[in-house]
Amino acid sequence: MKFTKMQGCGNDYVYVDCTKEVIEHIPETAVKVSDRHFGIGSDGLILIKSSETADFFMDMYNNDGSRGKMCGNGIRCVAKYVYDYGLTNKEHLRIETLSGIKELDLILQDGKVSQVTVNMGAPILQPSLIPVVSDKDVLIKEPITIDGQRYEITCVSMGNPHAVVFVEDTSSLPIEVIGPKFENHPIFPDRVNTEFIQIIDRTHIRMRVWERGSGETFACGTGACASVVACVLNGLTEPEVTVTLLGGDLSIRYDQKENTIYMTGPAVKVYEGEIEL
Ligand SMILES: N[C@@H](CCC[C@H](N)C(=O)O)C(=O)O
Repeated sequence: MKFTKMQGCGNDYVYVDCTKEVIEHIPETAVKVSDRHFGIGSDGLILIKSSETADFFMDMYNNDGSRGKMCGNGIRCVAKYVYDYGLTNKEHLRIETLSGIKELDLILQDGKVSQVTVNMGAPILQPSLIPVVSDKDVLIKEPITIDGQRYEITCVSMGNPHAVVFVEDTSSLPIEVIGPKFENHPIFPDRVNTEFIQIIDRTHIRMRVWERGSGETFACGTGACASVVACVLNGLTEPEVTVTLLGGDLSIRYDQKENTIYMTGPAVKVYEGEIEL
């Protein structure tokens, strides 16, 4: 199987052009290629397919083989892939995902894609649609007990489920211990991605993330968008924020009039190769 390894803020995936390659047993392949000792090493697998309703279809899998509905860092890399490999010459792209069609604009440097802006759509706050079990209309600063300790979560879907937790300091967080407990808490029937947010000032936040199906990653694009929505709902930041992640910065703008979130960030090719499956 021919592949390209790419990363956006250190959130790395193996990308395969499925307009040319056929992959069987996709969840098993995702687990195999993602292994950092016996495989290529990545947070998961992203398949680029043709689409009947958009320019391309992004099909993403976490490193445990589970399928994700949307991936913010991944979709920027898909845009770079299809442009740089000559699958399209469009600088404005429409990419279909399991959570709908996203519109993207490429930012070019020396003829290659360096940054991409994505219209990430509207945040979803209704608990049943996130999904999170609750009889409330929205979950803002909702108490939850993890390992006997009380936290407060603000729940947002960006096409995939997120719980946002505000903390004093992200660097001292026992994320390996508490991350899986949030992920598998019974109030989240489909598990959850959890963002831990430290407010630096009203236009700058620091974030660490525990992703459902992949563990701690260096960045999560949908998570950064969900976190800025949570910051605004809690009155903690302006709607335009720089999110500093372990692997770099994302610029997030929550346009409240349009009820739409725009994400701008890097997309980088690491290398390409071939693997025997
Ligand atoms: N890293 C991604 C999100 C990937 C999917 C997520 N783990 C899920 O299962 O919902 C991003 O950049 O958004």
